[in-house]
Amino acid sequence: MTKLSVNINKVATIRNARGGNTPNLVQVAIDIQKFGGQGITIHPRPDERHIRYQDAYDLKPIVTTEYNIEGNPQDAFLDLVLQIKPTQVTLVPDAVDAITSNAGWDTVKHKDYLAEIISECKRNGIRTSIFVDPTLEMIEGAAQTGTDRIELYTEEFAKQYSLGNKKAIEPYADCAVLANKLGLGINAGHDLSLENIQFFAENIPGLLEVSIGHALISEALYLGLETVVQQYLEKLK
Ligand SMILES: CC(=O)[C@@H](O)[C@H](O)COP(=O)(O)O
Ligand SMILES: NCC(=O)COP(=O)(O)O
Repeated sequence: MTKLSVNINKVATIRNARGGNTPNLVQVAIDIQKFGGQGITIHPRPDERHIRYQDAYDLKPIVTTEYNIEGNPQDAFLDLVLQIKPTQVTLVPDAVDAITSNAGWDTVKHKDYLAEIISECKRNGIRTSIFVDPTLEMIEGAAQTGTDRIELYTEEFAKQYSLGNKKAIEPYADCAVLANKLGLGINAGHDLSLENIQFFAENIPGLLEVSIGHALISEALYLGLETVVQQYLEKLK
């Protein structure tokens, strides 16, 4: 079975818009787990535009499922991860000014750099995953770094699937077959949604975990809208 880790960056985006504590990120994480979520993912970025470094500490004692922290392993991020010791760290090569993650690692070019960080995280008992584009060369390279898992970067799949191009799954399926052969665990994420998740999961052998945030929170808003509008009308009667 594939585990669902809910990325709560977008909850922090809404909270930060008013400077207060609504919605309460910690309570949301508690409730997501209560509702069956099998993991919590956060992706603190250097400008703290959504998740703040302090959030990562506040979440630590309440995440009783799997705690996945994603980010570019610059010094401040790595210090944070080594102090918190989440279940998993996912290394993502984001530029500081990136709107969102937009590429996987070049695991061949950065093999030594990644290997060093991965071995330090593993020494500290943290499972490692590296964000990769779906090419066989990058999967081969990932295996050389010593990482426990890869996270397949699924934006292109999601885009093509929404256009009706189901063949876009093929490079992901081929990479999964290779990753399984090389002993790498397989995670996936970026723009996965209620529309595309079942097809993706059914076609990726050995898919261990998906992390989903942007679509899931948007869908939750939409699916909850009718209930909340009705509740306001009830109070205004
Ligand atoms: C690695 C990945 O695909 C997600 O973590 C994504 O980067 C979410 O980050 P934002 O919420 O900042 O877009
Ligand atoms: N690792 C991907 C993730 O955590 C969520 O990405 P998205 O669903 O917000 O695109």
